[in-house]
Amino acid sequence: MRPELEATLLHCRNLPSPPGVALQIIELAQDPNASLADAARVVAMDPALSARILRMANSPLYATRRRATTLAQAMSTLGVNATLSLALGFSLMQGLRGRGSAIELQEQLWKRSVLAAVIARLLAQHAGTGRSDIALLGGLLQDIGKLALLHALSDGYARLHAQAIGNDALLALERAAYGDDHASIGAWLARRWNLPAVLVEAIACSEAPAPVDDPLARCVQVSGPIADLWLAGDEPDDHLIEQAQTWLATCPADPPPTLDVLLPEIAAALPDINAIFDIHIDSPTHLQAIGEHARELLILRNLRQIQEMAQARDDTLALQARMRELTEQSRRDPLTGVYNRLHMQAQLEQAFNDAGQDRLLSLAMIDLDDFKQINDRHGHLLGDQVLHQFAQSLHRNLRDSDLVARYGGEEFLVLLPDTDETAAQQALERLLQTVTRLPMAVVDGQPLHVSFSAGIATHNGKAGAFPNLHALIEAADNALYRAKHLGRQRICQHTP
Ligand SMILES: Nc1nc2c(ncn2[C@@H]2O[C@H](COP(=O)(O)OP(=O)(O)OP(=O)(O)O)[C@@H](O)[C@H]2O)c(=O)[nH]1
Repeated sequence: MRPELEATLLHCRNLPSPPGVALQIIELAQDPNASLADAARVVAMDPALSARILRMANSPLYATRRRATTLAQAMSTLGVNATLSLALGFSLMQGLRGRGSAIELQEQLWKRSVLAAVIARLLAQHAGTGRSDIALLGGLLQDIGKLALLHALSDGYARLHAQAIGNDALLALERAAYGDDHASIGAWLARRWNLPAVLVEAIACSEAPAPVDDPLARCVQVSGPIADLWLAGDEPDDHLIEQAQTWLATCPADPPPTLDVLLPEIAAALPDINAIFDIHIDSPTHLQAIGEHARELLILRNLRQIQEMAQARDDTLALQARMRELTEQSRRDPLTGVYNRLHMQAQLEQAFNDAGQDRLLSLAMIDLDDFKQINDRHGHLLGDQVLHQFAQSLHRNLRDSDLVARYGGEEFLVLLPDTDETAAQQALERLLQTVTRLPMAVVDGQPLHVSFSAGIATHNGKAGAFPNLHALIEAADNALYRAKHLGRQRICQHTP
């Protein structure tokens, strides 16, 4: 905390220190061996406090079949922890209530605190934390930072509070003006008052932007937005409802209660709370309508989320498809549509390594015959068309497991895995027959035919293994050269 603010708070005469009774209660609350008798001795010192404890014990919030008529009976109904929590809450808040200026704001803050206390307690009960009284106290004290600021800075803080539209805006304004928000100022005060660590923690986390781990602190954290919704009256805006709903969904209960369950529970607890805390908090008259509206908003939000998720999934699928398309495109030769040399190189390396010393792998180097003449006679564009047709007919007339790639100008490579010399020869002969029969273009109404020459080299075949991929390619190339030399339109095998 900023030193100037700390000094202001420390020297503020208005800021009450806990009354003697509260101090003793704090001490008892830290003592694991504190007994009911110890608590009774302290509470009895303050008659007003005793009366409240009695009222609390007899309220439907705690009531048992036996009506408590004495403080001792009341305290045994409540138990040590609840008595200490309530007593502490009452005496601390009493000390902060109704002093100085800005009484209206004080009443407003007091109402929110009491409401949040009831809500935090209800949430802790839903969650089955077993510490609902501490939750009540946490709810009640979560805004002591605001009360402290109001006492220390009076109208200055009242103005800042009036300026803020909504809780988030208030926190931002506080941080800008004092360097800290009311949650951390409240926690600082609670620490100075030596309150139990669990309370200091709940106050410190009460405005944390994300749900905190500790279930009890989370009940306190959730209580604020729900109290704000309640205090907004009959026509809360959707933002307040959605905010309350979102926080409520983080309540540590399994499953968390929904607003249409929780709101009537708050309404049921209010008459007693009003009496016990000496306050008047109204119930919105159209409670059921707010609950129903909240449910509708929840359904709408769920639908929106489903739509958004479906959209996100579609976007991801489209993106993945586009990436696959682009990857495939980068592997293809744009003119002929068969694989390009770069991709073939990678595939060849992989196939050569996979074949090792025992698996067969044949490689055919194919070159169009007299292709220069086609270009020269009919032009490059027609040459391109022929290349495309030729490549596609290679691709169509080979097995799916064979791989065709354009290796250079009018030169193609075919990879034939698990194929020996004879099978490769037969495949290429068949291919040659088919391709020569197929017209590759039509020129002046006449079909244009082409032929090719090919050289085959087989790894792990009759001639044994090749030392490396380069040697295998070179062997196929040499065989092709021989096929050209022997007159073209033929297939030659590599001879060692
Ligand atoms: N239209 C077109 N022609 C190409 C392309 N790439 C290479 N060529 C041509 O292919 C021809 C290859 O000519 P050569 O190497 O003399 O071979 P050839 O005429 O097929 O003769 P042989 O291979 O000996 O049968 C050249 O005219 C190149 O310009 C291309 O992408 N499109």
